[in-house]
Amino acid sequence: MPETRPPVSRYRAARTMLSFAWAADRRRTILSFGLLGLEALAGSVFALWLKLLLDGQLGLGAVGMAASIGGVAALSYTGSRVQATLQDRAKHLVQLRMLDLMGRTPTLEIHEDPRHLAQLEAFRLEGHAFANVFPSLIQAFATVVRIVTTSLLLVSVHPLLLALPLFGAPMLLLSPMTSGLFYVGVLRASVPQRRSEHLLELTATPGGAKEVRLFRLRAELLARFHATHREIRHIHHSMQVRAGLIGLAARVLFLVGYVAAIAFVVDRAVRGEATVGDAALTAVLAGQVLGLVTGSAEVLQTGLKALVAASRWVYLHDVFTRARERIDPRAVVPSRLTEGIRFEGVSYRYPLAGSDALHEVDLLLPAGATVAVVGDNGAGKSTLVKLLAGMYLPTSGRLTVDGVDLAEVDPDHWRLRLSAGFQDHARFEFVVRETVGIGDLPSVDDADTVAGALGRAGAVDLLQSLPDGLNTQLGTAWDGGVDLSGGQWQKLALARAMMRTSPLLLLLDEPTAALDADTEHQLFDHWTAAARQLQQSTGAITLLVSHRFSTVRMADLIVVVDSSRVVEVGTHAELMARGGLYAELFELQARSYR
Ligand SMILES: Nc1ncnc2c1ncn2[C@@H]1O[C@H](COP(=O)(O)OP(=O)(O)OP(=O)(O)O)[C@@H](O)[C@H]1O
Repeated sequence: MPETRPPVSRYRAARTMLSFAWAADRRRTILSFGLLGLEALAGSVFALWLKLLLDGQLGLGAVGMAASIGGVAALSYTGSRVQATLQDRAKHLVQLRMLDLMGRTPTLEIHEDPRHLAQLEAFRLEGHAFANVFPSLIQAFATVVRIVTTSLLLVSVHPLLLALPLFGAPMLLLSPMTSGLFYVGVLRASVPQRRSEHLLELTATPGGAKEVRLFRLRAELLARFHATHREIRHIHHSMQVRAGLIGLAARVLFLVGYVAAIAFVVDRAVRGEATVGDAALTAVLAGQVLGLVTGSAEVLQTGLKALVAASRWVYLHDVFTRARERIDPRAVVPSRLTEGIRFEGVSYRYPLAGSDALHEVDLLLPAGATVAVVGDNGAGKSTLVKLLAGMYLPTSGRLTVDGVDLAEVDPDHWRLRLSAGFQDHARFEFVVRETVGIGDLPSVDDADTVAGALGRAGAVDLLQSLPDGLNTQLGTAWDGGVDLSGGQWQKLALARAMMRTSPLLLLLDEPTAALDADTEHQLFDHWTAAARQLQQSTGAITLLVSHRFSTVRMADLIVVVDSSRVVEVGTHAELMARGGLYAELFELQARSYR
């Protein structure tokens, strides 16, 4: 199951865990160690002052006790404040590193492989365990200090009393088993848990909320939600009962040792071999041993959780490293295209899929061409576009740019040379200037460039209709923010793709699907003209995926994809003359408009 601990060595996980925690805040980490050590020391000798008081050494006992109480209070207050800050810093670091790793991972593999996704999701939920590594290590250190001082004091009463901690050992040894049961519970409940989140999401998102009302699904969703939660509760309850029974048995065993230790010292006191102070000291220390054992079990469990989180991190990091392994610093994309982009026997299969999404594609996209890709839903068009954008590496075969293997080119460098607009674009809820300008970060503050990109995306009217023009905040969740229609959002995404004025490759994967056919036609007409101008200088290629044949027919080259294969390639005239799939699809669409 993907949610279990990923297969990475514990040594690497432990090293990662420590380096993460150490990097969060070194100064406070050292300070915490010191404060907790002192606090543990001050707390442990408390029983000694009590014994001195009971044995008649009133002065020393009273001063010592006052110092212990005052010391523990001051140290624990300061220590907890330092630790709270330390935890905040560690959480921040975890989020920062995660954002950085996700952003730097060159392909979409992490986001689309269910095995990676499960680890990513679990890390997102459990990553905070990292934040507890140092506090719990510090706690472990303080526990060791307490164990040493408590043991010394027990020996001072009678060496046999050292057997008392042994009665607590099962409690400690069984704690990984009880936390293991907790993990099994989480694992079993993860499916209904995801279902309940999906149900909530359905009612919370605008699209879902609309259909819930339209189809009167409220009662049905509520019933499913209740049933799901009953299932989750049942799973957790049965695990809790089992863990509870194990914990209870271990505690009963300790209780036996506790009663025996006190009976032993009371008996010695009755016989005059020990003082009343010794009996009181033993009672207090025996209580402390219980606290120490349960404290150690908690520390152990926190450590194990952090180790699992660290294993997930190492796993994800390995995915990232593997994705960059093929990069060859000598493989550089030329500044202008002369031959073009070539698919050489390229196949791509999605992780865990049973068949190829693209199968053995041989194709040349000539330098300077405008290319249209057509085909039925699910044929493989978007996969082809994402391979060109370097979002996936071919499962077999090569994609070359003027002879340079794209798999060896640093994706960051390749992406500087391309621009793209997608149908499933992101909705960046920034001010309009930024939402569009981030298509070319160095120009994000250049209002003229942004306005130019909006012009090339046919979005001048949209800009004029916005209350604050380029400074309009987008998204109603923000103060003064406005929402846009689906088509308007798409125009902004398109404008983002237009920010780079001379990319080597402009990829447009149905970026105009939400716009009317006329607008799409005009835009493509305009881009084709612009591409022809660039043809001489950079040999740039413009590739458009579209279902509208009125637009497609304008392209220099049309690529027809059917059931994962490229089945026809040519100009509109050539493909019509051939009378194959393209001609058939074209006729079908033309007939429906007549
Ligand atoms: N992330 C994914 N994981 C697994 N399979 C996928 C994934 N994305 C697409 N597929 C599958 O790959 C095949 C090709 O999908 P692709 O999105 O390339 O088709 P398309 O031609 O762009 O379709 P459409 O016109 O509907 O956008 C389909 O069978 C689809 O189910």
